[in-house]
Amino acid sequence: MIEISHVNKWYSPTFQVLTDCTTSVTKGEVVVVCGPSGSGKSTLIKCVNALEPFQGGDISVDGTKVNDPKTNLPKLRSRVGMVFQHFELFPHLKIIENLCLAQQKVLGRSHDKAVAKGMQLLERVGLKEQAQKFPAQLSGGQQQRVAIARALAMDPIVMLFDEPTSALDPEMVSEVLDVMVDLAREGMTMMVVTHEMGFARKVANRVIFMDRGEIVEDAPKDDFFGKPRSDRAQKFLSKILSH
Ligand SMILES: Nc1ncnc2c1ncn2[C@@H]1O[C@H](COP(=O)(O)OP(=O)(O)OP(=O)(O)O)[C@@H](O)[C@H]1O
Repeated sequence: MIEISHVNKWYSPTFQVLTDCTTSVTKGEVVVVCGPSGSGKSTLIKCVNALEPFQGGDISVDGTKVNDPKTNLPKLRSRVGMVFQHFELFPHLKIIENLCLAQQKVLGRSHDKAVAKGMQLLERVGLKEQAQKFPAQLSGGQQQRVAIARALAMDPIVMLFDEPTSALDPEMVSEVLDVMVDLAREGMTMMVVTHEMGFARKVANRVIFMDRGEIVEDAPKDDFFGKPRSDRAQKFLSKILSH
């Protein structure tokens, strides 16, 4: 579903942020990407839907090459759901309007169909009663669940998550992770940048560990947690699990 092949990226001529990154995510797979701050995790995931350009290598999603100038990027992005750390909801739109906008503008759905789909998804994430409110009237955890529902409203073939719980107060983390766990168990293809190792243990198929722009480990979950092969991954894991 996602093929990342020998990707190299520089933010400036002297700063290479990604070095020869190669991995893939098959249909229905849940891959967790972890690693120290600044290791390039967000950059890598943003390259997948071309939010960041890269200078070497190839990425394709469901057979469509992301870095081909002929690729229709809006169309590709409409199939790749992305959830960010800071929700990125439109503050001046009601929750249901946040869910309908792209459905109508990008997919051409009628208002009624978009609202029906939006309400169905709000119900799924436990927020049906909040449909007529504005984002600022919701807690961080609720806003993030809306952001997930908004991405799902586009019927994505894959979902990318960039540290979806790291801006949340601790008591709100589990309500967002629960939605993500359900999604994973329903078979959604997911690439998730997170430090939530409980989530990784529960639903990941594989764990990728990045350090200094390189993919240092790419292992089935049980191998990763059972016997990390590199000192760097071992050190990271010990640190994160001790928190
Ligand atoms: N637009 C940018 N221009 C220049 N440097 C950038 C840009 N975005 C990120 N960087 C740098 O690239 C490196 C990797 O950043 P990135 O956000 O991908 O790392 P990360 O592993 O996701 O980190 P974190 O866990 O802290 O979010 C960092 O050193 C960061 O400061």
